[in-house]
Amino acid sequence: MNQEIRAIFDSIAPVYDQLNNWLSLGQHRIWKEMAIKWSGAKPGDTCIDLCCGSGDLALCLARRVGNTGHVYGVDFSPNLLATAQERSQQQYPQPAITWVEADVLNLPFENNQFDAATMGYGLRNVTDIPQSLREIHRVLKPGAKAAILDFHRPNNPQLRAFQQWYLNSIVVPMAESLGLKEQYAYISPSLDRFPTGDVQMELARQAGFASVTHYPIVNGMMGVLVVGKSET
Ligand SMILES: C/C(=C\Cc1cc(O)c2ccccc2c1O)CCC[C@H](C)CCC[C@H](C)CCCC(C)C
Ligand SMILES: C[S@@+](CC[C@H](N)C(=O)[O-])C[C@H]1O[C@@H](n2cnc3c(N)ncnc32)[C@H](O)[C@@H]1O
Repeated sequence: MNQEIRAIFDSIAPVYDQLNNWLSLGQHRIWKEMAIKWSGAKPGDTCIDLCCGSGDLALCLARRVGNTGHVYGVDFSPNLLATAQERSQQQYPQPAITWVEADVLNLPFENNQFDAATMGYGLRNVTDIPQSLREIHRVLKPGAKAAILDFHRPNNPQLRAFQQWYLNSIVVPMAESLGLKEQYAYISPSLDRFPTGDVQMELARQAGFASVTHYPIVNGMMGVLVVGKSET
């Protein structure tokens, strides 16, 4: 299953950023900035961006922590990581980012290492959500927070219908024109299976987080789960 997910993301790497910009009308950057703000990351911090893909969130996070901080971007797709690396090499000054090819369900980091964590559109794609939350909890320092951005199913039936129409009738045909129909057709069923905000909060409590809040954004079509590790 992990290999199928990795194959999906490896194959969309060449068009990934362009399609996200078009399909969200550029809005995904704003949603990612909200996640960074809610993660509590600040200048000088050591942060981790999980499921970093082509590096969008990690690059913004690196701007936030500045040259006294450091960001680790972790993903298991070599093709998306290569894009991330290229993007960071094109920047001046070079952002303080280390790109790490690894499985977020088994992070190659010690306990209590990070001041903040972010994850954009990753939790819906991992094969074991409770294990992913436990790993985030393990690597965060006491008192640190993580902000986890993803799609969400709105309660309002009209908005849910709009979201399904947009995913099936705009996103999939546009991807089909680039030969990537199957890959983008995967988003809608993965969202159907994805736990809603209140269930995500319960899973985060079970993973050990002391504070948990789910913020619906974009009229509930997206959400940010903000979780904090206890001080002690
Ligand atoms: C950055 C975004 C999605 C990333 C993403 C996540 C996945 O799980 C995928 C799985 C398989 C293939 C690709 C992806 C993938 O790219 C979010 C923005 C892109 C969305 C496709 C746009 C969805 C928009 C909302 C349903 C409605 C927005 C209304 C308005 C246009 C603001
Ligand atoms: C939709 S992309 C999100 C990329 C980026 N965070 C963004 O917001 O644009 C999901 C990413 O999760 C990665 N991913 C999924 N499961 C993973 C796992 N178990 N370990 C590491 N990366 C994983 C995929 O390779 C892909 O890059």
